[in-house]
Amino acid sequence: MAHKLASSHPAWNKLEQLYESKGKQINLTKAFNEDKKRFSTYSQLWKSEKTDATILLDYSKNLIDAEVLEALVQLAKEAKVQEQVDAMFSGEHINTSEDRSVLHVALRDLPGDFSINEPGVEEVKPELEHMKSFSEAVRSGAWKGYTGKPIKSIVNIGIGGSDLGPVMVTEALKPYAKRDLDAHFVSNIDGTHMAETLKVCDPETTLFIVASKTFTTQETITNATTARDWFLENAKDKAHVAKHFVALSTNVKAATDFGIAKENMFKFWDWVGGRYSLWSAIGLSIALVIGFDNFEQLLHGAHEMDLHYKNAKLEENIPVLLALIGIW
Ligand SMILES: O=P(O)(O)OC[C@H]1O[C@@H](O)[C@H](O)[C@@H](O)[C@@H]1O
Repeated sequence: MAHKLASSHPAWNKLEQLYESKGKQINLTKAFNEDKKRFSTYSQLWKSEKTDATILLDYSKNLIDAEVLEALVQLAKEAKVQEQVDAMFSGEHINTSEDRSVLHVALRDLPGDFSINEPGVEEVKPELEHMKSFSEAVRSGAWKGYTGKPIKSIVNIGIGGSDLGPVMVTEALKPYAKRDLDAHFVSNIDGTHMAETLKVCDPETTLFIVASKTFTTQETITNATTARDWFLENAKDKAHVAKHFVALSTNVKAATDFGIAKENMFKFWDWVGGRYSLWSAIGLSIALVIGFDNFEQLLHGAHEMDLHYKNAKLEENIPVLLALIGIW
């Protein structure tokens, strides 16, 4: 599907005119005083159909009015947003720069609502099973380090999408965390980040998670090599690496060359963009910290929002409204 600049659509001109004629003078205090229903008009309560979760989207405090909102929705229509959404869910290559599908929604479609036909989608559930058995073994203490002790610290080594999503979710969901399992995230190429982390880790009880979609990212491979050298200085025998290093990657060959055992690899697919990868094997650190059952709940919640995004009309579509207001 050909992409056009948003500014090439007639609604863009309309929005520019609206901004000049009144948009830049919209005053919120005045708007609320003049319209007692402003909050209810420009807010939406989303309710889960599966749980008692709700999300209140309050966009009444943005500098918009009915005419601006109408023009924004018109822009979405002219840009064929709904058609693009459908194209994404059907596996079309909407990532035109890499000529790939964009199917992070398949990672959380556990009920199979979207019938996505793309190689790899059928591997999502077996990979989740692998994450479940591994994370439960580590959390319960059944997974032992090379001297027979249970794991006390995990160190996720990754950068960009292979770091930020898990960092954000483990912070946000801290109340669900297993408190006797320390989680560290090392992303910085500055050696201090890894050195300071290793100072508080014990090689006998530390698990390193090398998270890299490509497994060629310089920062990550450098940090992973530092971690492996540190580990081997203590453990001596390379055979022990299998108990302390796992890889999350689409590049099985490079992870094997690094020395990671096949059974310690958690894979995902090239249709998972870096910035959306926390829902894939990249989320292993999340499952370790909050438990696999909670990780699965996270996937279910995101899937419900995917259903809303796919099915709600543009005027009531929470992600679409947020994106449009972002443009304004
Ligand atoms: O997961 P990888 O392949 O190591 O890549 C890490 C990051 O590398 C960056 O260069 C990319 O801009 C990010 O999108 C990506 O998440």
